[in-house]
Amino acid sequence: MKELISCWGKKAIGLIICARERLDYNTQNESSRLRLEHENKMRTKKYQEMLKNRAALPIASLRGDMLRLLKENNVLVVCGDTGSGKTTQVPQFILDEMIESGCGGLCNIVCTQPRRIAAISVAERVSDERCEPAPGSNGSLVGYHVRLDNARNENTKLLFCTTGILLRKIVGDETLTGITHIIVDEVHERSLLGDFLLVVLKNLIEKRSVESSSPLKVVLMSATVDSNLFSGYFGNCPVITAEGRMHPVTTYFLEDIYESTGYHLASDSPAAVRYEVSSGKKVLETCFLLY
Ligand SMILES: Nc1ncnc2c1ncn2[C@@H]1O[C@H](COP(=O)(O)OP(=O)(O)OP(=O)(O)O)[C@@H](O)[C@H]1O
Repeated sequence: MKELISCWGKKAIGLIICARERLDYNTQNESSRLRLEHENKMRTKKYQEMLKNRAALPIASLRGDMLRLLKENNVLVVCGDTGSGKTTQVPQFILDEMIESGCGGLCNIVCTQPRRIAAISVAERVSDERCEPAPGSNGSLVGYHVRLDNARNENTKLLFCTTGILLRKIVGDETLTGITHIIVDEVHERSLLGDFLLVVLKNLIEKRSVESSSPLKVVLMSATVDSNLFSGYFGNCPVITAEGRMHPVTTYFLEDIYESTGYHLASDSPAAVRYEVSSGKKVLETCFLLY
């Protein structure tokens, strides 16, 4: 009986090793396929045009430093004004770097957004920028998951979801097995769920770095100067800041705008008031109702 058990034990171990080798083999195959597809896509005109626009965003100049700091640290704070490109670019920097270095098969990035609508629209924008079909469809590496709506498949490598959805995932799998990166966007908004997620992530980072062969990498993205507060909470992790993009601003009175656009109120508009004058003629006076 002892021999039988030991024989089954050996078989089971053999099966586990086989399954792991198969997994490695599949991951390697997937990584090679993703790299090839990425290289082909980079040659297309549409992708190059998109890349040109993306390269003009302030965050683009930080790509190299950001990826290096993320390699050296488990947590990184990325700070930048609205429109600097944090939300759309940072997840793609990580995804592209993993694909280009032949690790695309392992890549599993989750980017949280405080609102459902933002999660969906950013996923759509990122798919567009990558010249991929709609999130969650065949051939797209991007997906989203919000309450009551879900667009992702087994090939999704970059998932945009709400904070609540990620917390739910953690309830089902405390170590978030297989997830390589978590990007928490708009951390400065400070909500109950958002702050709770940071507490959970802090513990999870420690747990993963001790128990697992693959540490969890976390990027916190903030639009304000609060970044040092978050860095302090995560053991003074590095902070990287993107310059804002300043546009010239000129102040006009509303009347000047109407004049410069050549806009005239229709005579039957409720904003047009008619006066009877002594001559009996009707004169139209236009009132711009400013609220
Ligand atoms: N849906 C879209 N359609 C067209 N252009 C877009 C769209 N979403 C983003 N962009 C472009 O990408 C740029 C960067 O947007 P992104 O959301 O990444 O910036 P951000 O720094 O994260 O700003 P915020 O803090 O407001 O989210 C925008 O300035 C805009 O030019």
